[in-house]
Amino acid sequence: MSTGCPDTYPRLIGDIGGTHARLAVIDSPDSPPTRFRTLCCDDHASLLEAVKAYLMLERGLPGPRVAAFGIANPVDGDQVQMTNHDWSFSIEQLRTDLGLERLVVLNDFTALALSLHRLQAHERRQVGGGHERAGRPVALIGPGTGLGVSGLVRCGNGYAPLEGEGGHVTLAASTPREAELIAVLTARFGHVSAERALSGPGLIALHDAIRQLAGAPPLALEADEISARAIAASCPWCAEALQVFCAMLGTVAGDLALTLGAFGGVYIGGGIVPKLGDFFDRSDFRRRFEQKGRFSDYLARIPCYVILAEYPALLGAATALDHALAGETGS
Ligand SMILES: Nc1ncnc2c1ncn2[C@@H]1O[C@H](COP(=O)(O)OP(=O)(O)OP(=O)(O)O)[C@@H](O)[C@H]1O
Repeated sequence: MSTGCPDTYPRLIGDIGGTHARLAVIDSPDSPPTRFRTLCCDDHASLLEAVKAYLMLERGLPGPRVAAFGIANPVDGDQVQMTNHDWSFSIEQLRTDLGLERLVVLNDFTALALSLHRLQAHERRQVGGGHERAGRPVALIGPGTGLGVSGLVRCGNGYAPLEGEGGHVTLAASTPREAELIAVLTARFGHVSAERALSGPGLIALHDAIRQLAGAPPLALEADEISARAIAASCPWCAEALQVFCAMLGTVAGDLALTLGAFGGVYIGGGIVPKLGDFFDRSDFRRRFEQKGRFSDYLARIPCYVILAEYPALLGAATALDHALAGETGS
């Protein structure tokens, strides 16, 4: 639910990823977001065209006055270039082209972090043990088209979201088999960031590497086909790819939890893990999360949650807009 000056409505909010652009509108103060739509980025030449298409589809919608978009890239200055898509734009030009009085653009996982304390009990599922401690830092990680990372740290009476690019940290092996797979990825990519394995394209790259090491011919499968075959136990290479994916995510999430001291919990979002269901819960994720030698007991106390809400980053974008407008009016 959003609040604020009535003459800033309707408000447009967006979560712009490398594959999907999710958009919605808040019609008035105190009303929740409505008119949710998910567009495929590849169907549109630019973010401007995608937003125009959304507004066309939502015929009868009064033109939005202000907007906030979380987007999958670092945001630093006026010029935006997506990391895993070819869309690029000037924030000021986009604001003018859409006839907006105000446009806030922030990293998509910074926006998602802003939603975490607004999730309801049924919108998250705990995986493994640990207990949430109020007021302590919160970590966020999410494989999708890329690997988003953020967190929340206490700031005055509230929390500040982190704006980093933690998906691009160097991926480390925890087993000899992972070292073999990372060597294949190194030959292909040079630097193997966590995102090179922990994303939709990363799952495909792991599957390719496993087949290559087995001497099997290449087989082009989409990431969702790999996970479907793994869950159905119908393909050993797909099963290993998804198992390695979950275990490596545990390693990287554990590193993030250690770095932040994330006793407020580690949240897992993005478009992949929430679709894995039981497979994820039964995977090596949590065991690997805690497997940090002398700090295993420390990590065992930190809870991990899979985010189940359908459009959580949109709530975060709405919160960012509230904050930006409140800053302007001094309220
Ligand atoms: N069931 C699934 N199993 C594995 N991968 C999947 C599944 N469903 C979708 N994906 C992959 O997830 C990615 C899309 O995720 P998501 O919807 O989070 O994208 P996005 O928000 O556009 O991306 P990002 O914010 O990471 O740039 C694609 O690479 C897709 O192949």
